[in-house]
Amino acid sequence: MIELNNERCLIAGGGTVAYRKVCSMLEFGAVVTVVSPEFCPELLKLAEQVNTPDKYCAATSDDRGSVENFADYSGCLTLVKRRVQPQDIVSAFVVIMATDDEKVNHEMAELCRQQRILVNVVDVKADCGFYFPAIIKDKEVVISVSTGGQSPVLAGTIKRNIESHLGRSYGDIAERMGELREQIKAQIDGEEERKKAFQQMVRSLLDES
Ligand SMILES: C[C@@]1(CC(=O)O)c2cc3[nH]c(cc4nc(cc5[nH]c(cc(n2)[C@H]1CCC(=O)O)[C@@](C)(CC(=O)O)[C@@H]5CCC(=O)O)C(CC(=O)O)=C4CCC(=O)O)c(CCC(=O)O)c3CC(=O)O
Ligand SMILES: NC(=O)C1=CN([C@@H]2O[C@H](COP(=O)(O)OP(=O)(O)OC[C@H]3O[C@@H](n4cnc5c(N)ncnc54)[C@H](O)[C@@H]3O)[C@@H](O)[C@H]2O)C=CC1
Repeated sequence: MIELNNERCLIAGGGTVAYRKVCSMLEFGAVVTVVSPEFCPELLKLAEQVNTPDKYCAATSDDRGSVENFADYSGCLTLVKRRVQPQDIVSAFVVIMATDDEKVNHEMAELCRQQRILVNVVDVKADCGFYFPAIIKDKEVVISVSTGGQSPVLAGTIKRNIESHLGRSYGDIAERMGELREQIKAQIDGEEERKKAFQQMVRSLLDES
């Protein structure tokens, strides 16, 4: 798992595929900027929801120049209405190319690779430095399914299969274990003993839930 909290993510393209990637990145706390001449209704609606008045960070804009100067807002979404430019990748931690223009996607991916920026290209598996898995997220518990790019539909199907069998909130249990973990580490010496205590706690939390 890569820590994405507060990391800058640039997404080029404003269609439904970009929208899906935006949702994933926001869920993991990234600071997301989407650059595209057009945005699908889902993205426009999401930008309105995310950028509430007390957590205001951005509006849509026609002319914002390079995105490198944007303030660092946690989990916020900025929509920039124009074509993507090479300088947009400056200071990005991760770049997702989700336009419907293969050439632009490929050229920007090449630039990212040269600058050692992590890149995902939605229309060409071979250009990806990483793939998006199908994700189940419950608080800090994350289950991710990948088929190594062979079949996204299979990844989604496996995810829904697992989801239908989960039946309880592992997120709550992890949260409780996280609270107890420090206490136990301070109280019990010896790795084996600690491990046994953790196993017992997990069992009883699972029984309670
Ligand atoms: C390599 C990867 C790169 C990446 O996107 O990270 C990639 C690549 C490509 N996808 C394509 C098509 C589709 N992708 C989906 C759906 C999803 N795609 C996702 C991930 C990935 N897709 C990565 C590999 C993941 C793995 O390891 O399996 C998921 C899991 C996660 C997410 O998107 O967040 C999400 C399911 C989430 C869920 O259900 O929960 C659907 C179905 C739909 O839209 O409903 C279709 C249409 C059906 C089809 O074509 O199969 C095409 C052809 C484009 C074209 O034809 O031009 C390429 C390009 C290529 O294969 O080279
Ligand atoms: N990886 C995946 O999960 C999937 C990938 N795809 C592929 O993803 C790509 C995008 O799909 P959709 O979102 O459905 O397409 P779309 O046509 O709805 O959206 C494309 C977006 O790119 C924008 N765009 C075009 N040129 C641009 C530029 N130079 N700079 C910035 N933005 C630009 C357009 O304004 C539009 O908002 C397609 O190539 C499709 O084949 C399709 C399905 C799933």
